[in-house]
Amino acid sequence: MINEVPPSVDTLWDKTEDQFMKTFKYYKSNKPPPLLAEVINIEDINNTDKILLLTQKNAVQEDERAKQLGLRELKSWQLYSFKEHPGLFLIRNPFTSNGQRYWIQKCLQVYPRKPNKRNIDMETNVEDWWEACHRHGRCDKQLMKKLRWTTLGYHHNWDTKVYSDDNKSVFPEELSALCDVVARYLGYEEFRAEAAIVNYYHMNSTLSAHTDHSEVNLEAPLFSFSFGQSAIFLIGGRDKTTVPSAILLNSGDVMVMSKEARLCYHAVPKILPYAPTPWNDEAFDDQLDIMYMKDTRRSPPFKLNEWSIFENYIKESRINMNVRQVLYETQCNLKD
Ligand SMILES: O=C(O)CCC(=O)C(=O)O
Ligand SMILES: [Fe+2]
Repeated sequence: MINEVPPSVDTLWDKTEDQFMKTFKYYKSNKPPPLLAEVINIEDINNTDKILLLTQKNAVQEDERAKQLGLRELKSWQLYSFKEHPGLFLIRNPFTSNGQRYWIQKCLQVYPRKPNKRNIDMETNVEDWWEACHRHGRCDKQLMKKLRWTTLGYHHNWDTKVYSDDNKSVFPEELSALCDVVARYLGYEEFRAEAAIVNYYHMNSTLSAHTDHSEVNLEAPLFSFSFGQSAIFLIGGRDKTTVPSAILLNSGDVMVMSKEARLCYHAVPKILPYAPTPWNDEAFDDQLDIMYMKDTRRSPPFKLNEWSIFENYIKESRINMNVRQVLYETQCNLKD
C-alpha cells in the first residue's frame, strides 16, 4: 500500500498565506510599476469576462431628485456585477459634469468643516479647512495635503471601531438623498445613510487592507462614490488567504458593497492618473439649476468661476465618499 503523502509545510503555508498583502504590494510598487492587464476596467469591458452588464432600461423607474443631485437619467445608467464577488456592484459614472463639480466642491469646501471630524484635528483646530488653505489669496499646499479623511453623521472611531450616540453630527441632507436614489435603483428601499467617511487621496496615497464591520447592521449595503483621479481597488474574501481582484475605479463611479461583498477585505494600493476630465465635459452655467446647489444654508452658492481652485486640487487627487447605514431600520439610536 502506498502511503499518502502528508501535506508539506509548504502547502500548508500556501493556504494560510496573506495573499491579499502580496497583491497589495504588487500594485503599490513604483519600481517596477505594476502591469495593469489583470485589472478589471469597466471602460474596457470587452477585455474582461469577469463582469456582467445588468442594466434593464425598460424596468428602470426615474427619480425626480436625480437631476437636482447631479445625476443623469436613471435609464442611462450602466450597472455591472462581478462574477467572482457576489453582492458587489458598480454603476459606471452616473453623474453629469456639473454633478461631479458639485460633489467635489462639497467634499472640499463643506464636509471638512467643524463639527465634522477630521484627521487634522490632532494638530490644528481650524474651523474651515478649505478657507484656511486659501486665506489671503494664497494656496497653503502643505495644509491642503494634510487632510486625509473627514467623517459625517455617526463619526467613525478609528481606535475603538465602535460608533457612539454621543459622537455624531447631522448627516448632510443632500448626501443622504444621493444614497437614497442609488439605493432605490438597486431595490434597497429602506436604506438610511447614517455615517460616512470622506477619504482624500494624493497620487502616492494608499489605504491598507481592512473590512468595515463597525456598523451594527452589516446587512445594509455600503455606497462608495469616487471622484478625481483613478484608484486600483482590491477586493478579496472574508480573510486574507483569498487572492483579491483588482478593479479600476474612475471619476464618478459608484461601487456598492452588499451581502457577501460587504464583509470582504478591500484596499486601495494605488492611485493612477485619469486622463479624461469628466467634470469639464459639459459643465455650463445654465445647467446650474440644481436645487441642492442653491441650498445656501450649509454651503455657499456654487460659482462656476471658482471652479479652477477645486480643479487644481482634483487634478492631483482622488476623493471617495464612503457611506454606511449604522442601525437596523427598527432602531432610532444605538441604545435601542
Ligand atoms: O477609497 C475607496 O475606494 C475605499 C475606501 C474605504 O474602503 C473605506 O473608507 O472604508
Ligand atoms: Fe472600507
